[in-house]
Amino acid sequence: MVKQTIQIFARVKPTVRKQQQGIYSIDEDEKLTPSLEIILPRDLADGFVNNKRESYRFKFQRIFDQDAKQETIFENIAKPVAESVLAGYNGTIFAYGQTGSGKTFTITGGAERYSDRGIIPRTLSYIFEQLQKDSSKIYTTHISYLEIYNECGYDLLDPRHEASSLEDLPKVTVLEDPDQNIHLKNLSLHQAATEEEALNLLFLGDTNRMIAETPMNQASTRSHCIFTIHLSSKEPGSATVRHAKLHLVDLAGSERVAKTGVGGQLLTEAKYINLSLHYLEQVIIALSEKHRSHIPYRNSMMTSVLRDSLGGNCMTTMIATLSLEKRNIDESISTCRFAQRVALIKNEAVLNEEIDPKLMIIRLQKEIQELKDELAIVTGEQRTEALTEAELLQLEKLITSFLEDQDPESKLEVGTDMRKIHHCFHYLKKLLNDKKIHRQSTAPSENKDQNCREPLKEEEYKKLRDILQQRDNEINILVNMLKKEKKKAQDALHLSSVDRSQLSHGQSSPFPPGNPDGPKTLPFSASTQALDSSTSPYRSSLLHRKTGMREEMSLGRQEAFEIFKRDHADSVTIEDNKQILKQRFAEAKALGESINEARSKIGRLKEEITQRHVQQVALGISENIPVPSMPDQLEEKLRSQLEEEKRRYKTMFARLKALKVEIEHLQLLMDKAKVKLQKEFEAWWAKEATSLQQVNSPAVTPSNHVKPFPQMSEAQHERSQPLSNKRFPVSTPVHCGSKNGLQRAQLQQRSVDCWKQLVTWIRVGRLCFFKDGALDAASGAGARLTVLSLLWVLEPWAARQRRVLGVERAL
Ligand SMILES: Nc1ncnc2c1ncn2[C@@H]1O[C@H](COP(=O)(O)OP(=O)(O)OP(=O)(O)O)[C@@H](O)[C@H]1O
Repeated sequence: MVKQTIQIFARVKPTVRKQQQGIYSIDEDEKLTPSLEIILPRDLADGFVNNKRESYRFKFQRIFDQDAKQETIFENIAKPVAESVLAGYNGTIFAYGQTGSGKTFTITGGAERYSDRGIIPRTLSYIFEQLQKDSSKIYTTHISYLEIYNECGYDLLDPRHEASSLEDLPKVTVLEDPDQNIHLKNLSLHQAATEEEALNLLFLGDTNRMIAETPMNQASTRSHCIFTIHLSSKEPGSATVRHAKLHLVDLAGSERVAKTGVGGQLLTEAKYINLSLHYLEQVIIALSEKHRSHIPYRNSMMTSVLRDSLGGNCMTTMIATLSLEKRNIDESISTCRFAQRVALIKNEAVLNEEIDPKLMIIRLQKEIQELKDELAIVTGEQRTEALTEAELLQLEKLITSFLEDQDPESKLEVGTDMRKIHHCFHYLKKLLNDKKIHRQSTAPSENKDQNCREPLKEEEYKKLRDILQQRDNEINILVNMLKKEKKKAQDALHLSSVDRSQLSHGQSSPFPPGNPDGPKTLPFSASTQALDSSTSPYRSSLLHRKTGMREEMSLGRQEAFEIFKRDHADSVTIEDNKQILKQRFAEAKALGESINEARSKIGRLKEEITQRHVQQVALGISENIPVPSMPDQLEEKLRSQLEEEKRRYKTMFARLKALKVEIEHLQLLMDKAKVKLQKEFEAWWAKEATSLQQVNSPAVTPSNHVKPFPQMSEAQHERSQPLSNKRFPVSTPVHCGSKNGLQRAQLQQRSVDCWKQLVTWIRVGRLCFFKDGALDAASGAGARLTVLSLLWVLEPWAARQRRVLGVERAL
């Protein structure tokens, strides 16, 4: 058992403006327990009526300042926890802090750069690397991903998610067994045999979460997410299995209700916006107080799920994420205070071991066989040798005394030895027959005496028959048990193999599995063509499912999407990542070729060495001289070349492996960005279509109705305005919301004219001509956008018209 208090770390998010410095300081001098001092700016401190303190000091295990890299966070915080999970202990890492303080960045990572990978992907990478290295145990890894929103649990990996929205799926519920163990109903567990499979699950969960998010449900801020890695390990042949769970938790933003700003309630404890966090605090307070017997875990789903992590069987770590800007000072102090309480909680982690159910079945089967053997011995089934004279004599004495016993309840006790029972029967039969013969030859006066003995014998027979029946039943029960256990074992084996094959189905990596220890495998030869596709079939099919609307897009919508994409704030990141990905692919391709070359060279060198050896032996035989025991100079040279080539091969292989991970991660980031883009486009499109339709209805005055693309960065927006003034002479007033009434009226008139024209064209089935003609005649993107605006306005109407006029084919 390992007793440990919850470890607390602080991470300060980089501030946008550097002048924020001076609000806090980190004292690293106190080597063992560094402290963070938050200094209240004078204007804030003056606002206090009751509290004149101007600075607050908090102790943490370690404090990571603004420049801390994700790598450092992983090495110092997550790696030790991952190591204890690998050793068989439960672990939890949770990030706590106000909205925007960097919880998701720390736990999952940033969506832009590979180096921004957070704790989850890095931990997965580390765990799978360790599992590969350790051949002394058999490991099984499963993943689950739970979201708690408004006290309801959702399975982010529910396969039915594709067909229905998260809210429509069965809710995850907490069940508690008599030993107070928590079980989560409706939370699916997915086996992940490789890092890639696990990352795909993370990606799937994140995408499902993003898709489910609506403006009304800002899930990422208000929900808690628990990504859990379930690890089982067992030594080959051993019946003991170790189970460990690692929860990686991204909590909701910890804002409080009564944030009234300067003065007033500033820095006083107030209720959380999120009820679950309120209950979490209640649990933390109860645990940090000595002599509290009742801990209110059951009050909320989150505290129930994290019960073991808080004061239970777990190595737990908290990361307090801080956004130390002036406006956030009260929230930052609350976060630190919360952390100080958490640090008082003591956990007791134990190794979670149990007997493997499969081995248990084998053991039971063995036991049943032993029992059956024993039973057979007891019942005499397997005894073939005859009873000895002495045994027979003793048995006959027993029968005689039994027969002579006047007590009707008396029993003939011969045990369960079938030989003895059979002998009793024979003996009694003989007696009976003898008696019959005797009766026939003697006086009828004896009849009376015989009659009173008859029922006694019947009873004995019955009893012996019962005993036999009882034994038969016992044997049957045992045989049935054995059959059932056998069937269960077979079913379990079958299930696990189906499970594995289903999970591995459809998931392919652009890299074939390679063996870095030897050049036997072809590390890259088959991968070249796979490198050309940017996503694995698994991810791309998922992407299609998630963004399926794309394929059904009309031409106008597709064009709008292209423009939307081009002007989106994320487009730069996507483009950057695309370039990096291209570079990495090119590097991987080149590396793959070099590896193949090295492999061939190694083969050639080996062949040359063997040939040289054969030559030496042949020379020795032909010239009758002994074969030298040491290799000659040439062979020596060849050998050192071989060693050098092997080293080169290994280095390149290691680099290729690292590249593989990086490429996969970049692909995931890009896929995620694509889903996000598509989702935002759909929302924007729907909004614009509605507002533009309103514009065209005479009751509504059109003004400012087409908003700029929502994700356009400020800088991009600023840049785009003067440009659009130049490039979009007609559509400018629409897009920039000019107040120029004349221009607007002209535009309206023009729109109406175009609309009328379009209606005519649609009627004669020549919309294609309109599109092509307009695009050909118009110069540049400005005109294109004008046409697009019209198409967006008219699209819903045009769709109806197309149906009515049956001009689908022409379009
Ligand atoms: N250490 C950091 N370095 C660089 N960028 C960061 C860092 N921490 C956070 N960010 C950036 O700040 C923004 C907000 O961070 P993040 O989404 O992680 O906050 P959060 O605490 O999870 O918020 P929420 O409660 O809404 O989920 C993101 O754009 C993120 O990339």
